[in-house]
Amino acid sequence: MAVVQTGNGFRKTGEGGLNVQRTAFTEIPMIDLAGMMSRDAAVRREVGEAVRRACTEVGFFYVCHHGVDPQSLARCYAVSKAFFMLSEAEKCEIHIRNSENHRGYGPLLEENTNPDSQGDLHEAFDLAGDIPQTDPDVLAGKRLYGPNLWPRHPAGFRDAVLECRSALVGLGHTIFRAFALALGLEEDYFQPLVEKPCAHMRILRYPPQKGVINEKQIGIGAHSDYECFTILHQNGESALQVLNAAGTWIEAPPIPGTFVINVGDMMARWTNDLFCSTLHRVINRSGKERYSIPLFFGPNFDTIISPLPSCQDADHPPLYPPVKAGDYVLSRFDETYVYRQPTAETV
Ligand SMILES: O=C(O)CCC(=O)C(=O)O
Ligand SMILES: [Fe+2]
Repeated sequence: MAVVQTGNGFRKTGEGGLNVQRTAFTEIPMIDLAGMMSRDAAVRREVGEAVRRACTEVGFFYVCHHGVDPQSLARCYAVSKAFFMLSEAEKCEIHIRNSENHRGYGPLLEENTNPDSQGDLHEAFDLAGDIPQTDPDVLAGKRLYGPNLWPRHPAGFRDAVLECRSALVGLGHTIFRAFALALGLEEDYFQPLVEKPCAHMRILRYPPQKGVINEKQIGIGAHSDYECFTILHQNGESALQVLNAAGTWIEAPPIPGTFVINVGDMMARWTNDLFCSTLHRVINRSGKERYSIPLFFGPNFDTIISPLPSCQDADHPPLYPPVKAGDYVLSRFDETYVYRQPTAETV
């Protein structure tokens, strides 16, 4: 067992709520989501049971038969590669610091996911639902909602990226249904809480790392994700590693036709640590550039996240005070991104 730092504080890797045991897994489980489309509630509950095991013991799982069209991912990667090949000056026209709601381009090393590190070796394009400035939630200053920043090139970028995002959001709704079943709740328990989800997507490009690797500067430093769960597509190269309960890094290679799903810190809080937000990191030793697309799925901005009644009992009182979902994510962005740090003049 190792002691690790997550966004929810320090934690022993083998410890869970309600007597669950985190395991020294050596492989990430695979869950077939076809059962979620079944008309038979017992078949859907079986999927929920598998999800419960994966989320309590590992915090990560693959899904297959998820219904996302591979063509929509392929189109998104094609325009993204063309975007990242633009000059730095052109990409920086939509630098994320120009956005009031965390959208746009983030250059290499302008993020530091692990506070002990010296910057992450990837560049990124961040987007979420394209919500106009006139929307009441945007006007009310809920700064996870708002418009995206779009580059001038390449042609077709916006349509391909938005199409891919809406396919991933659709999958996210299925996963929330499976989570409800996993937690012994009504299958549509989360539905009203995710009608206007804060579902933030990134397109990441990792340059290869050669020679002796400085552990403090890797693709993404060891971290746990912020939202309820992440849907991750990896294109080609194996570089993602996941920390098991024994403190060993386990590879999570891309498997064609699948996504990796992992529990985020918000879901760990919501489930009173029954579900585990497992640490992971990226080191791209493949010798080639690597692309991935994560979608971080959080609920409606105003949702109050406080441990669910089904995840506490007399021996397991609530571990976390209530937080507003949107405020929680914004506070985690503040810790991670260079552009959100106070400048010398303002401190
Ligand atoms: O690129 C990957 O494989 C993982 C990315 C990741 O962990 C993140 O963006 O939080
Ligand atoms: Fe992550």
